[in-house]
Amino acid sequence: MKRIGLLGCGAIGTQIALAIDSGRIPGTLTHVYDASKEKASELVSKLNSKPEIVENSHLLSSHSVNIIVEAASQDAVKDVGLSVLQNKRDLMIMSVGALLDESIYDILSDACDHFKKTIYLPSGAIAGLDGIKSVKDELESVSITTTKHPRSLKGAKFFETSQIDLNAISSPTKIFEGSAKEAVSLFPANINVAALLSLSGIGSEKTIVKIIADPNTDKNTHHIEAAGKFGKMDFTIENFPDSNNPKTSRLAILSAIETLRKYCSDDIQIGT
Ligand SMILES: NC(=O)C1=CN([C@@H]2O[C@H](COP(=O)(O)OP(=O)(O)OC[C@H]3O[C@@H](n4cnc5c(N)ncnc54)[C@H](O)[C@@H]3O)[C@@H](O)[C@H]2O)C=CC1
Ligand SMILES: O=C([O-])CC(=O)C(=O)O
Repeated sequence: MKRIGLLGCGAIGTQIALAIDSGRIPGTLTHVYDASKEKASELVSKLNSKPEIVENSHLLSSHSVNIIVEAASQDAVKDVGLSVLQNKRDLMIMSVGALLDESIYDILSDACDHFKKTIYLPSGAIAGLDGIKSVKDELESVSITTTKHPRSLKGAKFFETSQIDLNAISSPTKIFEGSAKEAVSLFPANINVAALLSLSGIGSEKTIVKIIADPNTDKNTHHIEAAGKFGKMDFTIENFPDSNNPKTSRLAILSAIETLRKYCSDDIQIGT
């Protein structure tokens, strides 16, 4: 059985751990870490099979595990990504926005090659990346319009310099339009999906992101449009937010669980 280390015990990390504990993911959760000790202890208290809580994130991959699952933050990826691969562990990343920093991407990609290890990026809160990857060389334009309730956007770095007051928004309002590269740095906990789309398609400078704050919605909606020599693609994903973290969609959690289930299973692989 594959041995798993978990970095981040919040909304996604907790559901992954419960899926391992219930047998839905056929692996063993051996070690966990969260910058908040309380979060780590709270998670462990919910599990029948108790993993060890390690003292810092670097210790996770020094133990005998096959994969480290990151469900923490872009900073966590930048901090430990390389050491995980150097310790010859695979890595699954949810805070994909970290990879739009080219130096981080290049370091991690070279390390995968050098240490013969793999980084897994689940499709997260969107669908359609199989199609986007297949038509990559024929793509001319890609955009994603993300609509969330203002409470799901609170705390983003964008608001440190913007005059927009989320509490004053009373109808659907476009608060941002720009490249995926800018979006991921200004909304690090909201738009990792734009990083996934960029890495699968035409890159983070050319992928256009619009963010809409809608006080009347109870969903996190991602509308993706792609066009090129192959034809056109158009996907709308209407996600219910997670009950513990309204920034994060239920689909992001289920996609992480499915990616890890596949990693831990010898099975028929479906899809591109
Ligand atoms: N790829 C995708 O489609 C999606 C990605 N995400 C990203 O996945 C990550 C996890 O999401 P959630 O579980 O919903 O967040 P959360 O906020 O519920 O949990 C994150 C946990 O990680 C911990 N943490 C943060 N930085 C850390 C660090 N440097 N070292 C150790 N622990 C750290 C926090 O204390 C917290 O307990 C976030 O970065 C989020 O933006 C979220 C939704 C979709
Ligand atoms: O869960 C979502 O809908 C999207 C999200 O937070 C992200 O991409 O970071």
